[in-house]
Amino acid sequence: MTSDIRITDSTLRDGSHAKRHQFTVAEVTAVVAALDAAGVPVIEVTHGDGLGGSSFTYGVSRTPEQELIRAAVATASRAKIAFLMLPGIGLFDDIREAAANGATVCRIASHCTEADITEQHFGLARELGLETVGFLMMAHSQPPEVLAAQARIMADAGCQCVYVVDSAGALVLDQVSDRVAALVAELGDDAQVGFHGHENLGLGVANSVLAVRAGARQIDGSTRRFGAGAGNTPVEAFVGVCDKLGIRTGVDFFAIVDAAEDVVRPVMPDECKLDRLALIMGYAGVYSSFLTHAFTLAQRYQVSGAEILVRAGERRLVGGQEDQLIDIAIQLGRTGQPS
Ligand SMILES: C[C@H](O)CC(=O)C(=O)O
Ligand SMILES: [Mn+2]
Repeated sequence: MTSDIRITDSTLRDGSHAKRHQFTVAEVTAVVAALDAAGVPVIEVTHGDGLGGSSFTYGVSRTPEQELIRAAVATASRAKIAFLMLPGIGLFDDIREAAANGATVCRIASHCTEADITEQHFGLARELGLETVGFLMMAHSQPPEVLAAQARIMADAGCQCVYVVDSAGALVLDQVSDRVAALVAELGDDAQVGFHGHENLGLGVANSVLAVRAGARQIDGSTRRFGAGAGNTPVEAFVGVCDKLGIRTGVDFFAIVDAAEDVVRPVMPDECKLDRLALIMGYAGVYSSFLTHAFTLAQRYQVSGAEILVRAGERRLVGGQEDQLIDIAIQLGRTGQPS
C-alpha cells in the first residue's frame, strides 16, 4: 500500500525512559513482532537516551542495547529497525556496531541550537549506507526561523529528514505548524521534515495532524503512548485519526489497537499518565525524560517532584543536564521545601 506519511514507532526507545531502561530480549521480540505485523514501517530500538546511554547518569540498561537491536532485526520481516544516538553520549563505534547488527535508520539528536555537533555523525552514517534522520530537540524553545537554519545545517551534513522534536510536549497546535512549515520551506527537496510529539498537554495526535498538514512526511509515536513524560503521540489513535482524515499510513488500525492492548500494555510498568508532573512538564517546557529522574530524586531528598520540574524549567535545562536535577533537589531539601 502506498503511504502519504511514514510512521516511526518509538515504543522501544522513548518507552525505555518510562521503563527505566529495563527491556528484555523477550519483550522487544514480542513488541517488534506485533508492530511489524500491524504494518508499522519503522521501529526504533535503543536506550532511551540513545546509543551509549546506559550509565549511572541516564540509567543502566538491563540488556545491552545492541543485543536488543539484533533481536529486533531478527524478528522484523518488513519493518526497518532504527536507532537513536546523541553525539557526546554515543560514539562513532556505536553507530558502526548498530549498522553491523542490521539497523538501517540512524537518527542523530541534538539540542535544537546545536545541529553543528551532528555533522560528522551524519557523514559516517551515510558512508555506512544508513538512512538518516535528525532530531532538533526541545523545539518549543526556539522560533521557526532558528529551527529552519539549524535544519539546514543537518541537511547539508547528509540528513535526509529533519524532525521538529517537541521533547517537552510544550508545543500547541499552530506552534507546530509554524515550525514544520518553516523547515519545509527551507529544505525543499533537500530533505523531508518530521514531527515527534509528547502528550504532556494532551496534544500529541492533534499536533501530529497539524504537522502533516504543514508538510511533515514522517511522524513519530509510541504504541499505548509508551514514552517519556505522559508518553508520545499514541500510534494507534493517530492511525485511526489518519484513516478518518484520508491520510494513508500503511498501518492496520485494528491490528495496532490489538498490539497496544495485548502486547505493549503488558510490558509497561504503568500507563503513561497525564498527571500533575507530566502536565507541569508540558506547561513549563521541561524535557520529558526528566520525569523519572525527578520522581526518584523527590523520594530520595524528600522534596516536591513538581517543584524540581518547575525549577528545571526556570533554569531552561536541556537533555544531558540530568545531573543538575540532583543539584535542584539538594537545594530544595536545604531550604526545607515540603515533599
Ligand atoms: C533523548 C531524548 O529522549 C530524545 C527524544 O525523544 C526527545 O527529545 O523527545
Ligand atoms: Mn521523545
